[in-house]
Amino acid sequence: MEQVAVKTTSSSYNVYIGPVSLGAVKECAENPKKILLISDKTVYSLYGEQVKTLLGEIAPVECLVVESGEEAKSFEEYYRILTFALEKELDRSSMIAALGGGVVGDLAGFAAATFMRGIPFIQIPTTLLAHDSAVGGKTGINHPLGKNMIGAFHQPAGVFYDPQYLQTLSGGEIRSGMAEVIKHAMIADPLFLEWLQSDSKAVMAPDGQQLAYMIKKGIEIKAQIVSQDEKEKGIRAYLNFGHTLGHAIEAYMGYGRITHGDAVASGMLFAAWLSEKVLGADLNYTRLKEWFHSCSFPQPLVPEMKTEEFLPFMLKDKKAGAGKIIMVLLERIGAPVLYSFSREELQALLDRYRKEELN
Ligand SMILES: NC(=O)c1ccc[n+]([C@@H]2O[C@H](COP(=O)([O-])OP(=O)(O)OC[C@H]3O[C@@H](n4cnc5c(N)ncnc54)[C@H](O)[C@@H]3O)[C@@H](O)[C@H]2O)c1
Ligand SMILES: O=C(O)C(=O)C[C@@H](O)[C@H](O)[C@H](O)COP(=O)(O)O
Ligand SMILES: [Zn+2]
Repeated sequence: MEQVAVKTTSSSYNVYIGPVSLGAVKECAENPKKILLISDKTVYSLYGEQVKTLLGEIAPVECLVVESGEEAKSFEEYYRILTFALEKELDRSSMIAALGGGVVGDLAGFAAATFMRGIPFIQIPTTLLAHDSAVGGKTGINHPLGKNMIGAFHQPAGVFYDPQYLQTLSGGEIRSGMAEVIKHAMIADPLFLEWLQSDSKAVMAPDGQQLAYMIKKGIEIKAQIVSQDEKEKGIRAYLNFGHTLGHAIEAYMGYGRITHGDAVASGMLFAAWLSEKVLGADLNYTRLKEWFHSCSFPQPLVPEMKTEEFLPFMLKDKKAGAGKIIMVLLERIGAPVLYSFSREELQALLDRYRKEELN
């Protein structure tokens, strides 16, 4: 079994890549007296009973199933989890297990972070995207005015990632996760990006071996950054490459109307274009855009949207402040920097981008 260690200021844990091992769960979970298994409808119907039986060997398991998709990262589902946990008499000796993609992980993790001021939780990721979301301890829910606006840093006690689960994912969900794989490569590893670009089949329809390689690479890059900056005081913000626009697109279009990865892909293209315009970077935007297109990502979405309607969402980004919008740009592949724009500057650049893309 492959293993990646995450060592943050608040805690250390392992990401296990391979079949879920009961021994490893037991070890990290410190003998919980009760387990609340949280999953979504789709994932529970595929893997819920199997995981419930497995965890049942550690402690009695209660199950709560939420709706599938981004809409579940809501106050309503969060409240439902807390009510359920209270009704089932969970206490500080209990543990939450999140079985699903980034939505279940973020939601269940936030419930774990806040229930009785914090109880342990483990992540059992089932999407490719969750190689990112299950690691690093960002948990939370959405607000209509902004993505992930309510949340907490709460590290999992362990992450148990069985790539076998990914076999039932749709092509669109593989692509969404691939956007975060590409993000990790773009901010930290030029050779990894070259490898991805050299084989479009590996990106469009990866085989098991290719998936396992990408997952491990992505997790290692993320673990490296999070281990140095758990609470995003500095370099962790690089993991937000493509997200200032990406999150604005998700909130503007309505949560669940576009996958997180497709929105981030559009955000990464805009950030790459900006990097060329304001930093003079040589990222070959046109080639990058063609590659994204060949991988079936949507064409840049900005030209289709009303700047005045989605710019306010960019201004509310968690990295923004004092009227400035901070974006992650690239001096070159593997060399991210933070760059600050005024609203007016960004508006002008968005208009220019739109014009260039429409031509
Ligand atoms: N906390 C973080 O650091 C972090 C990082 C990246 C993304 N995120 C968040 O993650 C969320 C997106 O996560 P996601 O893309 O995993 O979405 P998701 O959890 O909604 O899963 C996508 C869809 O695939 C289905 N699904 C999940 N696993 C499946 C499987 N094995 N087989 C078949 N269907 C399956 C789900 O039911 C859902 O409909 C966003 O809310 C994003 O903001 C968080
Ligand atoms: O872990 C991080 O840090 C990230 O930024 C990873 C992102 O891929 C992820 O989408 C995260 O949820 C974004 O966080 P936010 O603080 O911008 O909401
Ligand atoms: Zn993301």
